[in-house]
Amino acid sequence: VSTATNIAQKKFDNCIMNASGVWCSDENELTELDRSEASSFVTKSGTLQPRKGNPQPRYFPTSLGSINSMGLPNQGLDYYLEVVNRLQQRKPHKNYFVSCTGFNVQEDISLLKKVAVSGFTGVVELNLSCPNVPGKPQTGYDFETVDNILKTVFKSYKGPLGVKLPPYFDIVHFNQMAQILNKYPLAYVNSVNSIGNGLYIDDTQEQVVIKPKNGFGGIGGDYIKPTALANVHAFYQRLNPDIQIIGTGGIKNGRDIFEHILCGASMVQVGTALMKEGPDIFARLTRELKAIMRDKGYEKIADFKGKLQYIE
Ligand SMILES: C=Cc1c(C(=O)O)[nH]c(=O)[nH]c1=O
Repeated sequence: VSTATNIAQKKFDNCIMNASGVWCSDENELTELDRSEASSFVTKSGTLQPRKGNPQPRYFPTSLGSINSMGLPNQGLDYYLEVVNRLQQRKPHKNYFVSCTGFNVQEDISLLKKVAVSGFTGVVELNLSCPNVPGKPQTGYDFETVDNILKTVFKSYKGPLGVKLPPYFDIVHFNQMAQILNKYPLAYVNSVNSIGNGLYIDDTQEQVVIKPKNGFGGIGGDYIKPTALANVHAFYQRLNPDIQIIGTGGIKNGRDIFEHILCGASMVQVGTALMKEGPDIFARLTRELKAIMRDKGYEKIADFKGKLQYIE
């Protein structure tokens, strides 16, 4: 059986990789991902200037997932482009993703210009869904701004580009977002980022567990799988077929991956579970997915991708 896939006409020998923000903040972590069974990696979202991010503690793992309010700490886009372009030279047939995010459309354009000038030949992920920068609303919930950003971006950037979206919770919002996204030559849509502004409490200390924003932060893990699957399938149903779906959210075993692909994902990304288990998780997830495919008689992911059945 093969878990190979393709995104933006590029081949990946495995449909499993990391989610931006997890195990991808510096060269060390990116090199560990590069050596793992993951078929690719995506960097932490790079900004125009490096950022320290929010005060710690800003990440907390729970039995069912995680809460984070990192505040977009990153080495700056230039750093990630340098590292990835160097790794790319060592492995010319591998395809990598670089994530970036600006605080307004002009910054997004500047970031993409940096990507183009750097000679990066991989896939760009424009993050429209960071929930943890105090005072900044999630771009992905401002439909007019999303439309304006994509209109402006696709005037100047000609390489393969996908967007990382926040979770939506309303059918009309799926319709409205799909109508906007279908206007642009996107390589893919990546659903979902963390569910923004949740609250996790330590009841023994009667206290929140992260310092920023009085303990409010993005939720990941088991808590968000139903929302992630719904967003993957909603966009799979609505987007034109050359816009692929990357499924992110609640993946910790082969069954979770199988479900994301059944909903229409062409690639899946792992966040919280990778944070807990480390890059060895990719070998386990690949083994588990292959075992499920073998049991069900599927040879390749195209055999079951998007084939979720409804009850008539
Ligand atoms: C890029 C910022 C993000 C962050 C962060 O750096 O706080 N956390 C998330 O869960 N998702 C993000 O997109």
